[in-house]
Amino acid sequence: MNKVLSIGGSDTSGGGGIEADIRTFEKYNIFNLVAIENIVTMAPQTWAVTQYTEPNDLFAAQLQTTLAVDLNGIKVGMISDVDNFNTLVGYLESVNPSVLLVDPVMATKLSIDNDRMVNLETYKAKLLAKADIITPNILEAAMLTGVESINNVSEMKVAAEKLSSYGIKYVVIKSGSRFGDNLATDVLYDGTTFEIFQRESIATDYNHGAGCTFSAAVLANTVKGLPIHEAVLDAKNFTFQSIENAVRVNQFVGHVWQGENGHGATK
Ligand SMILES: Nc1ncnc2c1ncn2[C@@H]1O[C@H](COP(=O)(O)OP(=O)(O)O)[C@@H](O)[C@H]1O
Ligand SMILES: Cc1ncc(COP(=O)(O)O)c(C=O)c1O
Repeated sequence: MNKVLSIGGSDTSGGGGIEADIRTFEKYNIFNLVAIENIVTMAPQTWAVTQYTEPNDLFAAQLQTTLAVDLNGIKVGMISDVDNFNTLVGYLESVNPSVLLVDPVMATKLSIDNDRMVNLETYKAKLLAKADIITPNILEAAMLTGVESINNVSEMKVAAEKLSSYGIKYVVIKSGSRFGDNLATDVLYDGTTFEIFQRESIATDYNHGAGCTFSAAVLANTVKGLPIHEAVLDAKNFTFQSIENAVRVNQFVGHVWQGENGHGATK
């Protein structure tokens, strides 16, 4: 059975991060290990988010655990802390995974204050450049390429080219519903050719966890041997269905649902 490692944050409310990864990998029949770098919690009255970074020795011990397992791929999500980042980089250099997907989770649907994050240039040079696949949304792609904003498909393509020049094999940039044109557009660039994936944008705020679900599905498909085009297409459809099946968690938030028996909650 294929085994992957999911490294990132745990979302106590169950929507994004490691929790979305676990549900997604299970749907793809892939076994996953976890290394939790941070935990986010929410204030029950306001839903204000607090991020707790795992102590470095605990994070390192989780990564060490995985050295006893043959992994078919690694996914990296939200990393909150400089020391943990350096530990992660050392770990990736030592294991040299066959597929490394980095979802550069920096601009999420939650607002998280963080002044312990590694600076962007280091992030790009030491982590992003090692990735086989990256899956930023347009806000993250803008941050990573140093432009103010990305407003249309041609600007997505420019950003994808720039990110690809760091030596990344496959760049996937996601607009989600941010263009306000009723289309959710993803651009895939393989260093030579662009492919555009579009579906209608579902009118909902209940899409927390969509990005993690999408990137976990891309990794799952790649590990199973699908060519990148099919891996992305299937992941997009899987995520679309998970958004359609979203679960209302409370008055503040609704999360995507990867399981059967859709709930179909929208706000
Ligand atoms: N409202 C929506 N309707 C349809 N597809 C969506 C919607 N929001 C996001 N997606 C799709 O879900 C996937 C994850 O994108 P997105 O939510 O933008 O990522 P992130 O969580 O990193 O911001 C992409 O394939 C994107 O196009
Ligand atoms: C720990 C963690 N990682 C990643 C994410 C990103 O979630 P999304 O898939 O909505 O971008 C979140 C958002 O809730 C999170 O809490």
